[in-house]
Amino acid sequence: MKIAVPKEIKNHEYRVALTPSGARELVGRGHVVTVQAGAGEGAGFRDGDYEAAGARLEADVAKVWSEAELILKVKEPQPEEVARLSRGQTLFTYLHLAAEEPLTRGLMESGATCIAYETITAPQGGLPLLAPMSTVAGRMAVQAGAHSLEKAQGGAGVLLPGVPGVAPARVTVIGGGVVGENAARMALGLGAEVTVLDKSIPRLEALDDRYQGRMKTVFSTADALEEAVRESDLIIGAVLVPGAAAPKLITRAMLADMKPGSVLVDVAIDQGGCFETSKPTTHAEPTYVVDGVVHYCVANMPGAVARTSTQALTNATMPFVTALADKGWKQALADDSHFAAGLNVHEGQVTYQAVADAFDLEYVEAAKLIG
Ligand SMILES: NC(=O)C1=CN([C@@H]2O[C@H](COP(=O)(O)OP(=O)(O)OC[C@H]3O[C@@H](n4cnc5c(N)ncnc54)[C@H](O)[C@@H]3O)[C@@H](O)[C@H]2O)C=CC1
Ligand SMILES: CC(=O)C(=O)O
Ligand SMILES: [Mg+2]
Repeated sequence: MKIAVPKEIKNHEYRVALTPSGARELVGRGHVVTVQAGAGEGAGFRDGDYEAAGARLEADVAKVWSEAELILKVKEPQPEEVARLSRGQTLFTYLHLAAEEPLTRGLMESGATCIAYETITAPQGGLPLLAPMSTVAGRMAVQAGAHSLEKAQGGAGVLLPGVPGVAPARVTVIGGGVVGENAARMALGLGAEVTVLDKSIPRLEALDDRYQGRMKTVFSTADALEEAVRESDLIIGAVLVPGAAAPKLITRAMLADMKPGSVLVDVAIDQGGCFETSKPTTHAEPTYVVDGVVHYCVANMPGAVARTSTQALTNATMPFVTALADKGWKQALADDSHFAAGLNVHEGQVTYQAVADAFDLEYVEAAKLIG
């Protein structure tokens, strides 16, 4: 199969969808791998590393896209990338469609087969291709929050661990999944006072068991959210309803109850965000202030630690990439219902229920197309 790896073009996105060792494996299986010149640079992989692995290098981005059967990316395609896609091609990347109607419609119009990393499931539960980046983003959320609490960033001037004689900051994490647990763990490590809110009792039980009471676990209700808003110095939004737009859990009116200079980090921004006042930001300009509250809403947080993130992401994606390349999308998905859960759009049809619901589009079951 002809496989292409374009250079990512989103703001400050330095990850790449395939490492040289991944390229070596695909080439070894008889596939033709074309890497856009410079695609791996931001993650510390040189063009020569890909060449040594047997990949072809191509400087012309138009050719990278047009000659491919399978396109491997990291971030959801940007408008100029959507325009390059065509019928018969398979795109494998993060899509987060429920957060973006124009992208959904653009992919439908392209006619391409679009498989999202973030909706693929696993037999043991969870989202195996979202988890590695959620781990990174959860860990980064505390760094971002701590930095945003500094005065120069518009924050209240609070140090997360406090100092002897001065109480530590209060950190609330909403959503105790992969992002939430990793954020809570980092905040604990820095000495903050940590509370995790979730609607899943099993998740709260797991956290309580694992951290032995060192973080508070609270069932997420309107009351609990109001208390979090009043008491917290830093709130991290980490909820997910798979494939769907995030619920808005903190409204603009609630910001009035927050301490001036407190911070909201909305990691769930890639699914539209879980705070009403969230809007996507970039690593170039990560924060803005609404009603005295600092908002950090970067939708590609792991891109900033591209070396770590690329390795973690490709460790998880490679078995799926190999199946797509060896068997073609239809057979690969037919052989694995968890992989089939990744199919979001095929030849103009939306095959993921939550995406169809978000934009009132017709839903077609993936199983019908796979046969
Ligand atoms: N901004 C970025 O760069 C990145 C963002 N993400 C995003 O972070 C979000 C969280 O991802 P994961 O932790 O992997 O998901 P997860 O599925 O592991 O955890 C989500 C948790 O939210 C809980 N939840 C759902 N609705 C809730 C509600 N109304 N109140 C309280 N808890 C609720 C669920 O019970 C679950 O425990 C996703 O939107 C994901 O795409 C992930 C990686 C990078
Ligand atoms: C999950 C995602 O969208 C990211 O890592 O950028
Ligand atoms: Mg994202």
